[in-house]
Amino acid sequence: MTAPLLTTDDLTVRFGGHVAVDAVTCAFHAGELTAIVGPNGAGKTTYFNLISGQIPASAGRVMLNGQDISAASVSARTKAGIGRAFQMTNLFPDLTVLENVRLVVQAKARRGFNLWSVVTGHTDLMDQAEEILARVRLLDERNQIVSELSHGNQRKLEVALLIALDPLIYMFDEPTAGMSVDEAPVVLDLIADLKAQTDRTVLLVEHKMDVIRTLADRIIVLHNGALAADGAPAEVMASDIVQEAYMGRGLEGVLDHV
Ligand SMILES: Nc1ncnc2c1ncn2[C@@H]1O[C@H](COP(=O)(O)OP(=O)(O)OP(=O)(O)O)[C@@H](O)[C@H]1O
Repeated sequence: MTAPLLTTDDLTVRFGGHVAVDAVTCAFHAGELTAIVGPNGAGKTTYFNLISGQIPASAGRVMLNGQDISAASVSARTKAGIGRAFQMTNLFPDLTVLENVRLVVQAKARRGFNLWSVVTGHTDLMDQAEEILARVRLLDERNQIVSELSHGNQRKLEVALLIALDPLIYMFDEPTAGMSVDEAPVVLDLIADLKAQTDRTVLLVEHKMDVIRTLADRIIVLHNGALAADGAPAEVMASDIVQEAYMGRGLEGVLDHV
């Protein structure tokens, strides 16, 4: 098997006496979508925060492409290839949809990453931004001010910005939360496209069973901050440890059947 893109080695964080993420060792490979599941308070978001650098680890390491990034800032990790879905707080709410995407496209191009080796000027950046908006079906909204977008369109914009960033690791935290049944499939199709890029990996914190069934190649289960199970979806759903961890309810008992 090829070397993993991302690994966490004994990754741990304590808040006072509470161990929120407990020695999680896990490797994530290219071309794979891993769903991270577990009951409320299991440590999923905190695990994401440790990977993206929002909070420092108490112990353990985060390795990206063989490099130890444990001490790197959020922005250094982003530059290195960790792409966490933008939250509304990361956007420019008073700018248009197109301007927001163009800013990320521009930042990426200026950094000299491998994405667009020849960037000849402003028109190219606009074309790239419009192409991304077409992919997420936001082209008609390109001149809307971001703060005025519907919730579903804001979530699509978050995906657009991540596509513009073109990271090695795509991290999504409940990407269809609050979306209508009409809007969610657009985002799910986009995520399926992203995982088809065989040199990237996708991590998805998710509660919805149907989303996990549609997208996941692998499931890891966190329970009280520790890794309780890791494997193919069918295997994890049926595993004794998961059945026991959820007191006989099984994984399906703690996830949403949406
Ligand atoms: N900054 C913090 N300070 C203290 N405790 C925290 C902090 N962040 C998280 N926790 C605690 O760590 C545990 C894990 O929380 P986390 O939000 O990661 O769980 P989760 O699995 O993402 O839950 P949910 O599904 O509800 O989002 C919880 O007990 C939470 O209260």
